[in-house]
Amino acid sequence: MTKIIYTTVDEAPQLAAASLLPIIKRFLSEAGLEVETRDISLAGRIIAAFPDHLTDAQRQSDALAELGELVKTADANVIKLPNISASVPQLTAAIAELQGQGYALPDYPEAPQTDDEKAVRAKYDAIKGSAVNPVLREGNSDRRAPAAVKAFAKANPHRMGKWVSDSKTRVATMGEDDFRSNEASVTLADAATLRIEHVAGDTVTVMKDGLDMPAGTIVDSTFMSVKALKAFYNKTIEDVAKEGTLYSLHMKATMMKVSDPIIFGHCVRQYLAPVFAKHGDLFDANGITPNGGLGTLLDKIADLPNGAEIAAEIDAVMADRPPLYMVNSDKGITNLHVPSDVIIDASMPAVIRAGGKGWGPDGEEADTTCVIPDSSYAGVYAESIDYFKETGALDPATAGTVQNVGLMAQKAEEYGSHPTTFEVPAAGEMRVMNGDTVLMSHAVEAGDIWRMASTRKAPIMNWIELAIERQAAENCRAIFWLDETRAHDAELLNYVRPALAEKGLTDTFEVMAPTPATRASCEEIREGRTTIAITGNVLRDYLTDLFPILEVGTSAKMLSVVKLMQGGGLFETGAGGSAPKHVQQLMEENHLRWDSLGEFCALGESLRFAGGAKAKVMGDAVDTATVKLLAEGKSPGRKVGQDDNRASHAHFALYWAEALANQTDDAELATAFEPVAKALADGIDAILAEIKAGAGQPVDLGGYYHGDADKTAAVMRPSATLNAIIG
Ligand SMILES: NC(=O)C1=CN([C@@H]2O[C@H](COP(=O)(O)OP(=O)(O)OC[C@H]3O[C@@H](n4cnc5c(N)ncnc54)[C@H](OP(=O)(O)O)[C@@H]3O)[C@@H](O)[C@H]2O)C=CC1
Ligand SMILES: O=C(O)CCC(=O)C(=O)O
Ligand SMILES: [Mg+2]
Repeated sequence: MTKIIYTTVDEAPQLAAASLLPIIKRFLSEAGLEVETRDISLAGRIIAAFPDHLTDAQRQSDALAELGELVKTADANVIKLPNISASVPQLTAAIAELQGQGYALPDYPEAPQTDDEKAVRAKYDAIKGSAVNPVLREGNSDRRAPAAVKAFAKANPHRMGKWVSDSKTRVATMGEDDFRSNEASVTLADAATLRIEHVAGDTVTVMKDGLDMPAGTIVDSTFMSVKALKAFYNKTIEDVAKEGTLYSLHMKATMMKVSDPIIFGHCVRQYLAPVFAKHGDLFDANGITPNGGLGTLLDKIADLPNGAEIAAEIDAVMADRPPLYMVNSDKGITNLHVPSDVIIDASMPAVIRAGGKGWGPDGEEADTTCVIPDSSYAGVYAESIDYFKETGALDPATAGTVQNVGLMAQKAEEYGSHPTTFEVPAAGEMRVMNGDTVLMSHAVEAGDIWRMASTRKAPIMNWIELAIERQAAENCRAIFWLDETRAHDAELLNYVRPALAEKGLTDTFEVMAPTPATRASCEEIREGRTTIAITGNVLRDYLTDLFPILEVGTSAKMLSVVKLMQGGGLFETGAGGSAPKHVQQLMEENHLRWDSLGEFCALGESLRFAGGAKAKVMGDAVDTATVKLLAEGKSPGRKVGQDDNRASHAHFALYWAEALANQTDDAELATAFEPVAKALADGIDAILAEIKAGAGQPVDLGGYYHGDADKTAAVMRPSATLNAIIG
């Protein structure tokens, strides 16, 4: 029987855990099962990186490194909650909060000069962005809506915006001089140690060396032309002004932590082009960059002697530009304020679910032009939008479902590329070398964004097998979303086709480029059918928000299993993130609308995976409880005054205890849970009243990134009745 590890994370899922985990621990103790926590929160990772700056009492071990080893063993049984992938503004805010709590951490060096500063910066950069998931994901991804969730969504369809055929909403993408169009790809026949070089005239600079690749690895390299990017932004700004839509930029600055903040920064720069033309040198001299977003830019400008004047010029330019899609129009937070505020996997589905609408500066809904610079995957959103314009919104009461099998293990594809991504220092050539042989090379200009990505053979073969297994289980249409005209995909297909042929399954699977696959999948679910999208890593991420958000309203209710390649299990909770908006609501009015359904799904799976008869009984009872929770409508409501996350946990505890008391597979457990079930049933009204007593009041958690455990427990466990039963 394996021990279950429950991760300590950030924001809403961590607040939910403060309420749910004590219940889980209490219940599992009856079955002799252990649950341990490991802190992979942003604050925890910062603390672990700087032991020398901290007191003994403050120090924390590097739990991420420990888990990174654990997931390479058959013993791993990890329940992984979503964590913050920090943009620079979030990272600096977390550091400041910890410093305020007495942690003598170094500041984040914006422009490191000394060796010391460079070392500090390197440590912080390793914490930044998506630094957790790629380490833990030693397996491929199986994400789908559980049958009970689908059935519930059909019976209780969520609200969908209306799509009209003359909607002006569209996707704008480069289509040339971008990552998609410049891609080169090779499959290594033998193991190799690769080197990345920049060549300018006679000068060869080694950008990265010692990149060990096993035989069979697919290696890609590509770049985005900064000149083309700027021209593209200028054109979109002009077009959007004519179209009368909102301007919205959709990036993944968290997961693509090197390339996408730069691409984001160029958008801020072009949007404010007259300001940068006038003050660019001053900004450079003061280390002011737009890559952390307009918010940070404005803060830094405020510190300049002529700050007020420049701020007024920025306002004037913005008034002259097409209106921006807003993150929070009440607070004046625009799309360009913080690179991690608008994250494409969640933001594009939200626009599509709303019938192609975003929020404008006036607080009103409007059509929006969705700017997605690189064209590799933009077609998925463009095609979805076209499809819904033609056919009207999807009806969640009758829609089928698109499941996903995603290639993800061992930092596959673009999502593993940040250590090998560079902003090109000078015009010349970027090349990938294998000894003296040039594997791939690109002519580049200064500022171009060049990257290398790799995908190992073992994960690819494992992914194909997982696809075969899932298709056999569902017996439905299954499509490999691969584009034979794209360099990387063509190499992947050299693995996929023979593997399918060898098993006589060539006709069981289809291969389609992402754009037609999007249409085919939309048509399938429109007819109420199930289909499986077998995709690379980026589309795994995008599609497991897109389809769930359209079909069941949210990706929070997804079953999200990572079958680790060495035999262990990683159970992710849902397919979404850490919902910062939910924390804000809790702090302002003591209502947490986070839905822990993803945690319930993961817990059931993890328990069955743990092995042993008792664990199976516990896990099956979790599923029974989850189905009942949905059927009884006990999921959290969005508004203060409704039952919230804590109330849903109380119901979950009640139904879990009932399921355990009523099952007949394990008499001992039934006996143990009978009084618990009775106490919860008798106490539920009091429990709900105790939880609701604090509704509407602001609460103090003692911190945002590094809250106080006691204060958080007081907020998240307000029911004395429930606490007495849980112990
Ligand atoms: N696996 C991981 O570790 C992941 C981490 N992230 C990280 O999370 C942060 C926020 O990312 P963002 O793109 O804003 O996406 P989120 O998924 O956190 O939020 C988008 C919206 O989805 C809804 N939502 C998400 N989860 C739930 C839930 N359990 N219950 C109810 N509603 C939910 C909320 O909608 P509403 O406001 O309408 O209630 C929320 O505002 C970033 O730091 C990002 O990097 C993101 C994805 C995965
Ligand atoms: O790791 C991250 O930053 C986000 C991951 C994500 O969005 C996903 O797995 O769906
Ligand atoms: Mg995602």
